[in-house]
Amino acid sequence: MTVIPVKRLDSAKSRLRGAVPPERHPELVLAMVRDTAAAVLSATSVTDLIVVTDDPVVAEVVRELGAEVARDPGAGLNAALRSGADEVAGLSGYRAVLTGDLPALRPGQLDAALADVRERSFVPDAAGTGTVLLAVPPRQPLDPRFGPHSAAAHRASGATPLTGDWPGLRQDVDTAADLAAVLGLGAGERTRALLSDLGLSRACAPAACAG
Ligand SMILES: Nc1nc2c(ncn2[C@@H]2O[C@H](COP(=O)(O)OP(=O)(O)OP(=O)(O)O)[C@@H](O)[C@H]2O)c(=O)[nH]1
Ligand SMILES: C=C(OP(=O)(O)O)C(=O)O
Repeated sequence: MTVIPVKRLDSAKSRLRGAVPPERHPELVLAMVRDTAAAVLSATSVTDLIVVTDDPVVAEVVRELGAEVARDPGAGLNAALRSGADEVAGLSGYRAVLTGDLPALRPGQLDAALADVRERSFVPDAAGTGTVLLAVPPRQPLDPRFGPHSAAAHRASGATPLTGDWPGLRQDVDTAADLAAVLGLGAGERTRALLSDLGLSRACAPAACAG
């Protein structure tokens, strides 16, 4: 079982604000969520996806893709993840949680990372400081430590870092510079279409992306 948490579109990805015109910001966040969810659902090793969100637009879009939607308990990211992975999915199987900002994710890279999970494990983000994926074997609570410096927090909590060659999985999008990086890697269909519509479809310097 796989879980993606998504904040309400009006408050999500605040550090990315300014990368596209303000009125298109929610659309960009939604496009990245859609590309992430579509790649997850295309992975051979993924049977089910739960999206934890209170946003009705996100809920509708991911349901259309085939995901289940779970209520956000409203107590922050780690509470949303515990709820999705330990309560809604339940402890009986393997569970993996991913952030919803991975528009360059390739299904094969997710399959390869999940194949390496033998114990509670995490995949650090491209910068090495954050986390893009945390996975646990059956009967183990998720015990998520997402947030600032979460790679160090997950390591300190006993989780094993998985550091394969999975550039699309590891490239989360927090800033305009990250958006340039996913364009370089090859963003998913929706993110690419939106950026193309804005004249930002080619890999560009962060300043050009932001401008
Ligand atoms: N359901 C849920 N998802 C969350 C919550 N906080 C963050 N997320 C999601 O968790 C993932 C990773 O979060 P961040 O990269 O910190 O995203 P963010 O909080 O939207 O970004 P900033 O505003 O720039 O800090 C994204 O998919 C977010 O939408 C929350 O309270 N509830
Ligand atoms: C919540 C996280 O995302 P970021 O730090 O990329 O915002 C995290 O890496 O734990």
